[in-house]
Amino acid sequence: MLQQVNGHGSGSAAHSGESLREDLKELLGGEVPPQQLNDLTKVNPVTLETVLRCLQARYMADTFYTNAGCTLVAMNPFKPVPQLYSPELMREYHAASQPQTLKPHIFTVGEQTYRNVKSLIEPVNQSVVVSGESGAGKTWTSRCLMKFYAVVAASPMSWESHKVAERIEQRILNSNPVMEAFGNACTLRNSNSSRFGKFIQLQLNGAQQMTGAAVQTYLLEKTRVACQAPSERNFHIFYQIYKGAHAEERVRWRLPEGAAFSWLPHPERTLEEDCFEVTREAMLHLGIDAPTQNNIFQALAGLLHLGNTRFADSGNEAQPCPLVDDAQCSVGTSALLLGLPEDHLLETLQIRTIRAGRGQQVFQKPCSQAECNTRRDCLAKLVYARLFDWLVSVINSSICAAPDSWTTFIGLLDVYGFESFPNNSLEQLCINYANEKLQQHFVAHYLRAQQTPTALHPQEEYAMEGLAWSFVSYQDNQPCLDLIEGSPVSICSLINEECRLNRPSSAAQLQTRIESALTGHPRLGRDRLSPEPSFIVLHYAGPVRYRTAGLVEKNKDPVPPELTSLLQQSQDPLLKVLFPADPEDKSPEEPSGQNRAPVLTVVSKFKASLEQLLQVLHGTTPHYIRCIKPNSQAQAQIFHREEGSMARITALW
Ligand SMILES: Nc1ncnc2c1ncn2[C@@H]1O[C@H](COP(=O)(O)OP(=O)(O)OP(=O)(O)O)[C@@H](O)[C@H]1O
Repeated sequence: MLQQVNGHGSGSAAHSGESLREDLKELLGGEVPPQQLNDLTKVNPVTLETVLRCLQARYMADTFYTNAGCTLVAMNPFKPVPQLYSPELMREYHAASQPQTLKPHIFTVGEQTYRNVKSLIEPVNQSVVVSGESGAGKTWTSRCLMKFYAVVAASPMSWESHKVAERIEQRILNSNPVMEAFGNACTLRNSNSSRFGKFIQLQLNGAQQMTGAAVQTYLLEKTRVACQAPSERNFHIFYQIYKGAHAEERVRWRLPEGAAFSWLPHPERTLEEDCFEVTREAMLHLGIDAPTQNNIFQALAGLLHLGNTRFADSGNEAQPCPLVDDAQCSVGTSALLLGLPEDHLLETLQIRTIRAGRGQQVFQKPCSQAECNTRRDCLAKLVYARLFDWLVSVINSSICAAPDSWTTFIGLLDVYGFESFPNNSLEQLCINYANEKLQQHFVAHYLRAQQTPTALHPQEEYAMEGLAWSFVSYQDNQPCLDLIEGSPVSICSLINEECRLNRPSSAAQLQTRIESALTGHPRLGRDRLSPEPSFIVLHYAGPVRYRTAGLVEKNKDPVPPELTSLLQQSQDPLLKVLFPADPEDKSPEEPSGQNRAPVLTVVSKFKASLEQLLQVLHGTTPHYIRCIKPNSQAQAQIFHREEGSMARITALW
């Protein structure tokens, strides 16, 4: 692997920069200095090497945005560049007669979409698809675009009415810190990584003022509540309450200074995202009052104590597993904070209810130590996922406009980027499946655009781009999508079938089934050296090895009905809302009988939400922003051109 920092292995930065510019001048035929080359399609000749060099030169010159045909490439500066996002600059792009003639910027995309919604070009609705790997800057970009629209599409509310009802744009911006506190976490790749996908629809009226917004979220990584990978953290909000609670709140939420929680790893690390006050303030602006906030934080503290509840092996399967020494206190505190009777909570974790026979007779069976821990984790995930969904619905009711008050929208899609870890499971399969879908959408749009000239992209320009970009093969990724989601047999259908059969699933068996049912598929591979059952999918962005162990269980995402009914008996006002007692309110993932297969699997639900999203995107004019992470250390002024990043960059077009 070529290890090059700023394109040079040694030498001073000044010298490196100079020789890089010289190299580039030569490559470009001594014409345009690379910093001034605003469009990668103008690099001559267009090769991966020249494109990377051009991006590198621009990055070193603090030029972070570059056009690439119909895509805007955004390189993460990894340092504050306030002048690049100032309201003055926003207004400059907004006022420009031809914003696309200004330097490439996300504001060009912002302004283009804003102008398009009032144009007569169909479809009027616009969407901006922001993509890139974890830490590349997607959330930052989406946030900046929202600020841009908040400035240029402000509703004409008077200062007086502003005092009464906070401006809608401000409320929309306030949704960011709240969603990030509850949905983001520090991972190995990014200290503020979004652990969910987000599509925000900014709603505009006939006068092009922003009258409201609606947020749709996708697949929150709820497993993080109860299980954090080494060196990673739980969701930010847990650290915020742990570090930021006032003395009196610490007493109320049973969070004494220095208390240790197993679900709160690395509390000593302080991040800028740990700012509790910002979250509280934003929640208040969204209409979540102080008592409700107290209920939320109290329930979260209850989950932290639940995480300290550990079981020992009973040594006798007829006996419930006892708690380890100091866990009795944790169960008691957790029960208190969640408004549950302590003995009921403990019993629900220790004892399983089984319905069997014709008359659906009820039996009780003590759970094994592992089952007790699984039930504990499941309870936490259930509470957190419901809380997150409830918050999204509260945010939506605070920012959503009445249907007759808006006519068009601009959608911002910030989805998790393509992921490949040493261990990949169902989460990565879903994420990479979403990326395959979006890539297909992008390629289809690009090809369509080549055939359809518009004012902004005359046909000759596209034709030239097509020529210039011929080094990048616009791979049709339909075969890969067929492998993942196709009918009648695909990876998803086989995993779903295992769930339906509701038999003990073995990882090796699933691997064999996938291999035999999909044998010879061009996008399916096998790692013969893998120490565990797995399969490889050859994605457009690279091969990913998925472990089969745990896939079926995660896809079922079973929730023992006893856990739901326990939570329905909570005396806590918030849990009463999250788990209404009405028996008809059962969600589809909760089977009414112990042995009944779930109605909808995780994969089926994800597929359905993805299809809905694509339908929305198909009804809009799409714009693409590809975020690039110039180095994996999150350092400013370093551009790594090693193979990995080259591969990622080629995958981007
Ligand atoms: N334009 C920018 N200017 C300054 N810093 C930036 C910019 N874009 C990104 N960053 C920095 O990079 C970090 C990672 O960016 P961001 O969280 O937006 O990545 P992401 O692509 O959304 O990652 P994930 O997929 O993990 O959520 C930010 O926390 C910020 O510190």
